[in-house]
Amino acid sequence: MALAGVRVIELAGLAPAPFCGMILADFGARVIRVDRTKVAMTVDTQARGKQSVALNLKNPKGVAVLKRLCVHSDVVLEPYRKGVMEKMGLGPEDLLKENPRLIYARLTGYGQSGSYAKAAGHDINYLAVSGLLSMLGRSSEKPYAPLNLVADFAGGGLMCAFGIVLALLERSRSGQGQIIDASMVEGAAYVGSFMWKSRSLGLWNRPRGENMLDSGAPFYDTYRTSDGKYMAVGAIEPQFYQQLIKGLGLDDADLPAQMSVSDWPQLRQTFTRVFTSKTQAEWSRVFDGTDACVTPVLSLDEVLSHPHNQARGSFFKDSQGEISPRPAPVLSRSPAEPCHSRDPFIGEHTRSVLKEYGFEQAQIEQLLSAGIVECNEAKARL
Ligand SMILES: C[C@H](CCC[C@@H](C)[C@H]1CC[C@H]2[C@@H]3[C@H](O)C[C@@H]4C[C@H](O)CC[C@]4(C)[C@H]3C[C@H](O)[C@]12C)C(=O)SCCNC(=O)CCNC(=O)[C@H](O)C(C)(C)COP(=O)(O)OP(=O)(O)OC[C@H]1O[C@@H](n2cnc3c(N)ncnc32)[C@H](O)[C@@H]1OP(=O)(O)O
Repeated sequence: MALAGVRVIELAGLAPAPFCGMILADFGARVIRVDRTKVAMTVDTQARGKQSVALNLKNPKGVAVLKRLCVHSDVVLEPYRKGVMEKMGLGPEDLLKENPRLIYARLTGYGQSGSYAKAAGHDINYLAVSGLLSMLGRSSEKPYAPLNLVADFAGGGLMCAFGIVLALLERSRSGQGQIIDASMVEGAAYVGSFMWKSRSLGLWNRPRGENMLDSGAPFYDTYRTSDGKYMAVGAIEPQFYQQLIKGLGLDDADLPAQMSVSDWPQLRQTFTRVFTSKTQAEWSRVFDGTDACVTPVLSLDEVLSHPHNQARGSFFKDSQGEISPRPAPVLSRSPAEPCHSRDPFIGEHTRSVLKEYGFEQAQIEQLLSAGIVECNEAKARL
């Protein structure tokens, strides 16, 4: 796999950093998640392929253990508020001094500087400050955050993983590590570069929800079918739009022009009425195999059995029967091989990891009995 041999220490976080760690693990990195002690259950649902060490970082001996793990690793990924790592004596200066090749990735909402740097926040706040939230939502409605996808995952976890891979590539030339300041505000904004750079095309001149790509246009929207499901329509180009009209059984001569914005409400009404005349499966049979750009809106439970996804193996079931997306993109020679086993319990790998990182058996026992580390191997065997 592309990242085989790369060792990552991931400090346990909420959602974006775990996703970043999972991407790295999917593509072959060895990812060790550092959990807190005295915690019964992890909230990390993005733990595929990781190992877990439970370590008390409030104790200087715990800090020393983490330093030692970082000396023998390639990447440390930290998801805390600005200043938390420095307060624990684990700031970039401390760790890079001991391992100048270390890539020190800091994944935060607002970045390491600026007036919001120390503030708490979540996806919706970062999306708001990126400018993008102002553009998301239906006409005459308030801005609407599309799950926590844009800032936490696209602009956060994924962008940070990209930064780590870039830093690893650069290190192969320079031999040096570096610090990555991954701000979810900036990551989200960057993912949204199209919004800024396509304004000159007039794509976003109208109020929120009234533009071509934000559900303003009837040919770029979803429609309810007779069985209460939905179809997605993305027939932008005239030649594809013509196929939409044909599939719907409409006559172009009876309809207003596609790009006549003032007629969009009327056109939407027509499409809405027609779509309710058939089930989703019936509409799929009409449009599959055409270029009308019309597809069923599948639920998370339906994706696995859709013929297209099935043919590509786009989703898979792990050993627990849980369905999830196959890592993307697909590399021809060194594709990702996602782990199919269950996620680790907190502290499941404490002993084995410490041993591998050069701790003597007696040292490990001392750390365990002092409560600086915890091991939950027994639970893992149940
Ligand atoms: C919208 C998303 C978030 C979605 C997450 C939800 C899915 C989950 C959120 C809450 C979960 C529920 C909850 O936990 C209760 C139940 C628990 C149960 O087990 C399961 C069910 C639950 C209902 C559970 C269900 C779900 O999991 C939840 C609903 C996001 O937007 S995520 C993005 C968040 N933002 C960032 O990541 C940006 C960077 N980080 C920050 O800004 C801050 O970390 C943040 C997120 C604001 C949190 O601030 P906080 O004050 O809590 O922490 P920090 O200031 O960062 O400091 C960390 C402190 O922890 C100490 N520490 C760290 N590691 C260790 C260690 N190994 N040992 C000891 N101590 C450690 C560190 O020293 C800091 O201590 P101090 O405060 O003393 O400095």
